[in-house]
Amino acid sequence: MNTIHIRALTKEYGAKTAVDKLTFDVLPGRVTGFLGPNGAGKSTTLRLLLGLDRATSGTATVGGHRYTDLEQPLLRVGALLDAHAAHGSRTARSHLRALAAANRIPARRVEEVLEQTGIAAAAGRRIKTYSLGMRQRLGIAAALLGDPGVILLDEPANGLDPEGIIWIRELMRGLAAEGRTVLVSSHLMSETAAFADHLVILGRGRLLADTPTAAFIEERSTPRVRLRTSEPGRLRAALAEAGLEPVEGAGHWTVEGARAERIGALAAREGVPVLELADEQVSLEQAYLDLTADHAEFTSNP
Ligand SMILES: Nc1ncnc2c1ncn2[C@@H]1O[C@H](COP(=O)(O)OP(=O)(O)OP(=O)(O)O)[C@@H](O)[C@H]1O
Repeated sequence: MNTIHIRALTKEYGAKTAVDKLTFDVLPGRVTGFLGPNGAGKSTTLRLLLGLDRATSGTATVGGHRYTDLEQPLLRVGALLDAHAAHGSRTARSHLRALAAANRIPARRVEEVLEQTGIAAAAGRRIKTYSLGMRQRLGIAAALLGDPGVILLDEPANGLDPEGIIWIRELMRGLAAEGRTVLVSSHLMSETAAFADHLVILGRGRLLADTPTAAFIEERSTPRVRLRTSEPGRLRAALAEAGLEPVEGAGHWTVEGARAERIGALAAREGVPVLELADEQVSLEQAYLDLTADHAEFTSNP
């Protein structure tokens, strides 16, 4: 009931195709990172899903229903699209109370989400005095107000300090662990790697990848091991016999073309002490850049 279905979704703005026959599902119980270069169509997809714009063709539904057909949409889908959407002359509390009243949400939820997002102490202040990070927290509070099963967040870490970034990461993981569907767009790759179980990646309005995060990184990593030993001479000889050539780096060695299991077994057989041994993977950022290199609408010349 909380699965998002995007089917052949297309949005044209005049001659520009912002979203091009997109098809994918977003499943409950995990955090899905929604990635793509600037202009790839992420915000457009979210806007179409929320009924803020009309699709040229195709459908975007939650639990089989269009957002605009949901009886109490805020109780089903919570979204943070634009942290500046709230009226600046209101206080955070009055903003959330108005939202709750309009959607038949009990007023006690206002205090709960103010606590949950860490802005309870500032709830009586006018929103125009809020920092960007506090506005983000308020936007997230509004998204959580109806205790929805589906949560859509567009760049939620925007403006958050390091402590806030850890908080939002834990919040999203917690929401997914409760069985909710969490779809989060971001340009911060190391952050996305830390919170997303699954990735949906767009390029120029088209689907480039729909994959578990670990598999995406694994598939783009060539086997490589990082190690440290107190007896480099003996280990080098043993590796050479196995046809492997370690390369010396700053305080460690790197061996291309092998995994930690093999090197560990080899070192154990030779009785060489190993002080550090780990498989090295490409970062999500590198894997993402490799995938999207040809699909960026705006690129700078090196
Ligand atoms: N209202 C509009 N009118 C005309 N073109 C639009 C409109 N909204 C979006 N576009 C175009 O559609 C494309 C997709 O934009 P969109 O904002 O969905 O991308 P995005 O992936 O969210 O990018 P970003 O990461 O920069 O937020 C872009 O080329 C954009 O210029």
